[in-house]
Amino acid sequence: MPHIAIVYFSQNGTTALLAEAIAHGATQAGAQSELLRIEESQFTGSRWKDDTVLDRLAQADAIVFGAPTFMGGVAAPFKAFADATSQVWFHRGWVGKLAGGFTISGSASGDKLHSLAYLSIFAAQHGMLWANWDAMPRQPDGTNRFGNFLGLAAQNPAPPGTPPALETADAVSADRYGRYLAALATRLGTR
Ligand SMILES: Cc1cc2nc3c(=O)[nH]c(=O)nc-3n(C[C@H](O)[C@H](O)[C@H](O)COP(=O)(O)O)c2cc1C
Repeated sequence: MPHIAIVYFSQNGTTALLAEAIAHGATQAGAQSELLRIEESQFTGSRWKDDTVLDRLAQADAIVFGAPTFMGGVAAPFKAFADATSQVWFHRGWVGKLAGGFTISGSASGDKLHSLAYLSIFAAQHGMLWANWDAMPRQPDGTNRFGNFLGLAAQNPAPPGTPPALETADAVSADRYGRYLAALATRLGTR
């Protein structure tokens, strides 16, 4: 059974809902899923550090990266986490692990492709195997409704202050993305 770790930042909760839906799909497809949220308590000033999270990621067969799109890129706390993995990079700790990524934005575009592109480059720097998504767009259930093949992209059109919620199509997409990653991880085999 592959171990899929989902490491993500969420300020207002919608990225967290995507992470949970991905984990649900992956678990349903036979993976062991683990959610690792980037939290304020893991920061000293602007620096992120949590060796427990890095230990968990070292154990994973696949890592899924998630962050909301803020100002046209991944939210700063996720970038702080990414920067803090430079020692893992130096020792090539994640080479060969499967990688995927997801983001959400307020606008339909929201420039979130830039966030997915960053997440794939981050995985490339680590020598990971980036999972492009094979889901066809415009499916009846709304799967991959924005037609992003680099990863999972969702939209939260709700105004600030609204309780976190996912559009049904995005919840379905996230579940299916989790199932897809679990199938790929199973095909690649456990470490
Ligand atoms: C500081 C900030 C910057 C944002 N920048 C963008 C943006 O560039 N494009 C966009 O479409 N939405 C933008 N948004 C909207 C968020 O991406 C959206 O509300 C998202 O659902 C937040 O995720 P979260 O609930 O996990 O925190 C921004 C929101 C905040 C708070």
